[in-house]
Amino acid sequence: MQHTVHDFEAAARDKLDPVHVDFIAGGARDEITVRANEAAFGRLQLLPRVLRGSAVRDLDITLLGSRARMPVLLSPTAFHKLVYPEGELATVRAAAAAGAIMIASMASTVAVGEIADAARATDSDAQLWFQLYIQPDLEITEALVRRAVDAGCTALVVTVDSPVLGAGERNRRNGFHDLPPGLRCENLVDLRDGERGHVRQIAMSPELNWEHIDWLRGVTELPVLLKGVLHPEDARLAVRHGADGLLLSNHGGRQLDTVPATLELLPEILAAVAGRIPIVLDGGVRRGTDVVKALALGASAVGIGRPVMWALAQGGEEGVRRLLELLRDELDDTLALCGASGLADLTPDLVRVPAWAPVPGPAVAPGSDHRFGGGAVV
Ligand SMILES: Cc1cc2nc3c(=O)[nH]c(=O)nc-3n(C[C@H](O)[C@H](O)[C@H](O)COP(=O)(O)O)c2cc1C
Ligand SMILES: CCCCCCC(=O)C(=O)O
Repeated sequence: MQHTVHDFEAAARDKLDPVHVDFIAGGARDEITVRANEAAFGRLQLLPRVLRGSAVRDLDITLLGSRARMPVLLSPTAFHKLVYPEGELATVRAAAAAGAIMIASMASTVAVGEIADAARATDSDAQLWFQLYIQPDLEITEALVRRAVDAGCTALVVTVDSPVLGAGERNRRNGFHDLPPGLRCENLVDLRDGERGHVRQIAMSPELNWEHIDWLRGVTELPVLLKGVLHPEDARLAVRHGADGLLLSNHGGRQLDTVPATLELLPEILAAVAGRIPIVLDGGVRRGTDVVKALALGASAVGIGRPVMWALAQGGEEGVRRLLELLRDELDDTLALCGASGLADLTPDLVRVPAWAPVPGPAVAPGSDHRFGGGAVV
C-alpha cells in the first residue's frame, strides 16, 4: 500500500521496463537540476501559527477562469500509454474525480478530444488544459490549437524551454527515442496528409521568438500560459506579450541542466510580474508541505509531473486517484497544522530559510587537517 508519493515510485519501478523507468525518472546531463528541485523544498522551514484554524479547510482555487478543488495541477507528461494501457483516459478520470486541472501533453497517446470526452463522462466540472510546442509550421500549430479548442480545453500551456530536446543521457544509453509499435502521438495524426503520429513529427524549434507568442495571441482567445520562463527579464517580456500566466518550470530538470530549482526562482519571478499574472510552479513537489511552501511564497498553484506517471504505472486510474487524495490529505493536514483555514491564509511569514546554519570557516590549507580552523598541525 502506498502511503507517500515516493511509495508510488517504488511500486512503479517494480512493474515497469527499466528503460521506461529511466525515461520518467531521468533528466538532462548530470541531473543536477532534477535533484535541486526536491532539495529546495527540504531546505525551507515552516513556521506555523496557532489557535486560529477552522474545522474545515478550503482548498478550492480559480485559475484563469478554471475552477478546481485543489491547487495541484497535473503538469503535462507525454506517453501515458507507455506505462498503462488506458493511458491518459485513466489519468483524466482520476483528475476529474479529484477536481484537479489536468494539462494534456501535446505528445499524449490519446487524442485530446477523447481525453476531454472521458473527463466529461465523469460529470465532474474539472477543467482540461492543453500543452503546446509551437511548431515552425504555423498551419500545423493552428490545427493543434483548433483540436484543443474543439475538445473544450480552457487554457493553453505553451512550453518555451525546448528550443532543442534536452539531453537525456539515460535515454541515449538505452536507445529510447520513439514510442513502441502500436502507440502514437494521437494529436499529431493526420495534421498533414499521411502523418501517422510519430514522435519525430514534433519539431523543437530554436528559431521561435516572442513574435510567435504575439501570433498565438491572435489565433486564440483561450488564456495562454508560458511554461519554462526562468529569467526575470523573460517574465517581464511574457507580461508585455500578453501571457495570461506562467508555469514556472525547469521541465523537471529535463532541459537545461544546472538551472536553479524552481522554488528558488519563485521570489524573483513574482517580483518581475508584480501581481499582473498568476504563477504556477512545478518541479520537485512531493508533499503537502511543499505545496504549502510554494503557495505561501506566492505561487497560485503547483504542478506535479513524475508522481502522476508513477501512480499511473502502479495502479492506473485508481493509482492516480489515490495519489491525488494523498496529496490533498497532506495539504489539508499541513494547513491545519499551520493554523490556516484555507489557502487564503498562506502568507510568506509562514516560511523560513534556516538561520542557524554554521558559518563555514576558511578553506583548509594544504598540510592542515584541522577542519574549521585551518591551523597547522603540530
Ligand atoms: C515523463 C515526463 C514527460 C514529460 N512530458 C512533457 C511534455 O510533453 N511537455 C512538457 O511541457 N513537459 C513535459 N514534462 C515536464 C513536466 O511537465 C513537468 O515540468 C515536470 O515533470 C515537473 O517536475 P516533477 O516531475 O519533479 O514534478 C515531462 C516530464 C516527465 C517526467
Ligand atoms: C520530441 C519529443 C516530444 C516529447 C517530449 C516529452 C517531454 O517534454 C519530456 O520531457 O519527455
